[in-house]
Amino acid sequence: MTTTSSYAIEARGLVKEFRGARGTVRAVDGLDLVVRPGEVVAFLGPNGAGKTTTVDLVLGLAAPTAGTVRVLGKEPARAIADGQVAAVMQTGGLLRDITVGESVELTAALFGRTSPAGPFLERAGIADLADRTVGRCSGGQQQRLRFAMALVSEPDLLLLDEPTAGMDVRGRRDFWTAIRHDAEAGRTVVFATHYLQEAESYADRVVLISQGRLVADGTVAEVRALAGSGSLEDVFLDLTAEPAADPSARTTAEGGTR
Ligand SMILES: Nc1ncnc2c1ncn2[C@@H]1O[C@H](COP(=O)(O)OP(=O)(O)OP(=O)(O)O)[C@@H](O)[C@H]1O
Repeated sequence: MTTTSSYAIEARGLVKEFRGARGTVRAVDGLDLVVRPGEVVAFLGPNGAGKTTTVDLVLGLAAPTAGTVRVLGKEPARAIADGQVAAVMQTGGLLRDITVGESVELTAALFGRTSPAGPFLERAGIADLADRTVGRCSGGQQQRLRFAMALVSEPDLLLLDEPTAGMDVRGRRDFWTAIRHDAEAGRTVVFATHYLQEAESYADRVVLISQGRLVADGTVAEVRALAGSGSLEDVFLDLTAEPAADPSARTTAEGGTR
């Protein structure tokens, strides 16, 4: 690690509001979250819980309304510019008219490197697609390409927003094998997912949010225990009972308080 911070992510009192004609939506509502280097953390929550917004704040793609977020001890934008953080998002980030191999080489060039694409495509399980135009790749193949591109800077922290959406069964298995391999080598991985089974199988720790707030945090076993002998799904349904997808639940009049 090239930082003196003991945290990969340190969010304190994080708030993000979106102001619109109908009032203010508080997407992230006072989140305190610390992720230590080497952890593999599943970030769970129902639709509209604030997962993507939190990931955007950690990536410096949005500025917090209140609170702070540090990544590897730095401002998010600094950590990204230094190549220490990479992300696999659900959409975007690809150029449709170049090949899969060129996409990886272009990413390397952005970091001032001339790395061959092969090893990264290999790790993402798409070495055979190197010469295919991105626009002709399936959704799952494009997702694997995003993963390959995220590996180029050999980041200390990898943020994954529903990384296996659209991947087939083998794709998922290969993807998680690659992620676990990297995690064992010390990489920190935070992934948002709706697949609770992926959290149970691959995460060291589960963070559950609902309506922008943290409602459970611990190992899979600890979080499961919150529902007695229940499953992670039982805990999820218990603790996220309110309809988070209803924005009125978190909407106040402009400038108002909850
Ligand atoms: N740019 C925006 N402007 C206004 N509201 C927004 C904006 N981005 C997100 N929101 C709202 O913030 C809340 C949290 O959204 P977010 O996308 O972070 O949830 P999520 O947990 O990632 O959901 P999903 O699982 O459906 O992807 C939602 O109510 C959403 O409608």
